[in-house]
Amino acid sequence: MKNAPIAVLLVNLGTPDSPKTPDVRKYLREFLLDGRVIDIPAPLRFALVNGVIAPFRSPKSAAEYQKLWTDRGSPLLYHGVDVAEKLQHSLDEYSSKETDKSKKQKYIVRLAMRYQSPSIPNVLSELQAMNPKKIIVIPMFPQYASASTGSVLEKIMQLVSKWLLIPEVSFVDSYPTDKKMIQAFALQGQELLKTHDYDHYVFSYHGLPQRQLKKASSHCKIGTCCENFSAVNRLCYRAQCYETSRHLAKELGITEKDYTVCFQSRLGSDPWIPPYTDDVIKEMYEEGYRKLIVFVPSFVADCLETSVEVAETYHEDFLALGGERWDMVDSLNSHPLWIESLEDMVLQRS
Ligand SMILES: C=CC1=C(C)c2cc3[nH]c(cc4nc(cc5[nH]c(cc1n2)c(C)c5CCC(=O)O)C(CCC(=O)O)=C4C)c(C)c3C=C
Ligand SMILES: [Fe+2]
Repeated sequence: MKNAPIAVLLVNLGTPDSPKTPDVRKYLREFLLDGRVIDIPAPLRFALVNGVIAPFRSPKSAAEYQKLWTDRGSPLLYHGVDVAEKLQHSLDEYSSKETDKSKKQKYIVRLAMRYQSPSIPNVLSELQAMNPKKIIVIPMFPQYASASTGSVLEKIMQLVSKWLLIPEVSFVDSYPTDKKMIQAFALQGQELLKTHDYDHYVFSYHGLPQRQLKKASSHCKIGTCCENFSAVNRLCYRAQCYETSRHLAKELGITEKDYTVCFQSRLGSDPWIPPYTDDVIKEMYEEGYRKLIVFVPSFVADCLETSVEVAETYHEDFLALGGERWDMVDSLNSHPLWIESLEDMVLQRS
């Protein structure tokens, strides 16, 4: 019998099909109507998204998407396409080294998005038709959150559970301290670190409503409990972000006093996890820091939240206060070590 393939499904959040307001509205509606993203009772969520967020935020977000749109579309999408192609190539090369034909393993790598396209249902149908012996799902989120990873895994479980022939499915829940990924983030900063002197490092992560962490664990105090990373808080988003930071700091050769962790992208008036990046910018300035280097370790690809929010908006805010440098380090995009890190995740599960 010919060896059945192993399917590798990389899943990121998703992005609009175009930077035009109707497409951004369609994207925001699909995304924000997900009960894991805005985790309030459904009627309230519908009213909030359809009555307030979609009508008012779509034109504003569309203008921001227009700034980063390229011939290849949205960066979140084209970086994902590049990563999938490069991972396919690495796995093909790995397989080609196997001389025993009966042990040669074929891999099929595909990219899907949780919202909009390429959609999880379409990509999963394509994989189903190839009759894989296993599906390895890797969400493109190093740190676990119910709103991101949880939503991706739930969607895939829902769809695959309806199949008549269900193959083995292996889910990666998170990889906040993956060695090669951490090294890749640090290496992305080397160019800037070689050319400029900085007086402090900022690690800015995507934020989350505090409520989502409290709901997920009775242990969570949204505070010093993140200082220790253990079996109790191993899937806590904030604790994972602090653990990523400790590993990244070690890789960069800096100490605890050299960096500050913060959380960006707040939406709405409910409390999100502290400290907020926009508050930290002011505190940094008041503490006398003028030259900041900023890493964005919850994003594996550059996107609206990095290229516009961090590299433009926060940059302008810091300079307006009198700061001299606010330099964002590119995300992993298709860095060779990131591809190796993904390849390791696949081979460990094959
Ligand atoms: C309640 C709102 C939101 C939660 C919770 C949330 C969690 C969350 N998001 C990401 C990753 C990304 N988010 C991106 C964009 C984005 N996020 C929100 C809101 C919440 N995110 C909005 C409204 C938007 C759209 C843009 C805007 O209008 O500001 C992106 C970028 C997408 C792109 O097209 O470039 C990413 C990536 C994670 C990892 C996460 C949970 C930790
Ligand atoms: Fe988000």
